[in-house]
Amino acid sequence: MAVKKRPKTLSQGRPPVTRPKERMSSQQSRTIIRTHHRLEKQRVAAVKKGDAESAEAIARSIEEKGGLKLYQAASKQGQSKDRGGDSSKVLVQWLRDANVIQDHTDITNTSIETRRCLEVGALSAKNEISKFTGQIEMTRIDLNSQGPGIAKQDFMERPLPRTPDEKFDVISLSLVLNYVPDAAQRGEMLKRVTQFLRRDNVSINPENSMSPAVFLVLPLPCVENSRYLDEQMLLRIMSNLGLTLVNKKITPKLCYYLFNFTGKGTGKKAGKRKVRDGPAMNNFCIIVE
Ligand SMILES: C[S@@+](CC[C@H](N)C(=O)[O-])C[C@H]1O[C@@H](n2cnc3c(N)ncnc32)[C@H](O)[C@@H]1O
Repeated sequence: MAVKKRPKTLSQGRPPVTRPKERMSSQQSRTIIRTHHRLEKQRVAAVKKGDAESAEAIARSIEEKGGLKLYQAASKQGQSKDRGGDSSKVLVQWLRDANVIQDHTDITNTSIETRRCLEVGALSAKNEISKFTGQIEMTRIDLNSQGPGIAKQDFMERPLPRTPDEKFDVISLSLVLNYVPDAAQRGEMLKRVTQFLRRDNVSINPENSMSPAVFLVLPLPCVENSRYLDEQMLLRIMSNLGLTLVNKKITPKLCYYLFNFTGKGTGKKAGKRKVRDGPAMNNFCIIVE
């Protein structure tokens, strides 16, 4: 007996309107991130040498390879839940521990102050720290905004605050300092951060010794495997800027730090100094001039 063919549905005859989104493999996202960092370093070195032609050629090559947009997509991939989630989860935990924020479900302390947080290098307005509206007022900036809630702004060009109200209680620099391709520029970024922290709010909650605070996240090799930086040196640089360590967490890939800004920096400079050496080490460095 001949089998009757079922009539095809309309959707079967139609080409798919959208393809399922392809995800980058972690190998692909790592390669994109590394290539972008390497080329940015080369571009800045060419600018420093006054070699405008090479700098332009490298800038073109960065764009041809997808530019900052693709780099951000690769970084966002690293924030996905199955790859460890977004780093602000750690900040939230520390703020919770310090009683700076409370879960909405168990807000018993009605005197909780609203804190101002500046997230430099923000990829999402829906990360963990953004869930505490009413307790944390977020300002998010990035060189390239990924959408509403994130202003396109270079932190190094953000106008300096004129009043305490324009300052912040928490500044997040998560995987941003290592994005800066030049060691002296990294130092400038850290110095600049301290100018945006407000100490006048300390009296509100003097027993809370973590605020104003800087949340710093770096790839672990910047601190563990660099010829020019180890943790001791990082903490000394931060301390000279008036930033005292309050919390830290080390994972196989990242190091997270929370510093309290005491406002009592020594103003001491930090140059490029070899702290150790080895064949497979990197040259990550922070220079404070
Ligand atoms: C690796 S992504 C990190 C994103 C996110 N914070 C995280 O932890 O995954 C680094 C981001 O920092 C941004 N960035 C670097 N320097 C910046 C600056 N001077 N001002 C604003 N954003 C900056 C870059 O545009 C990039 O989107």
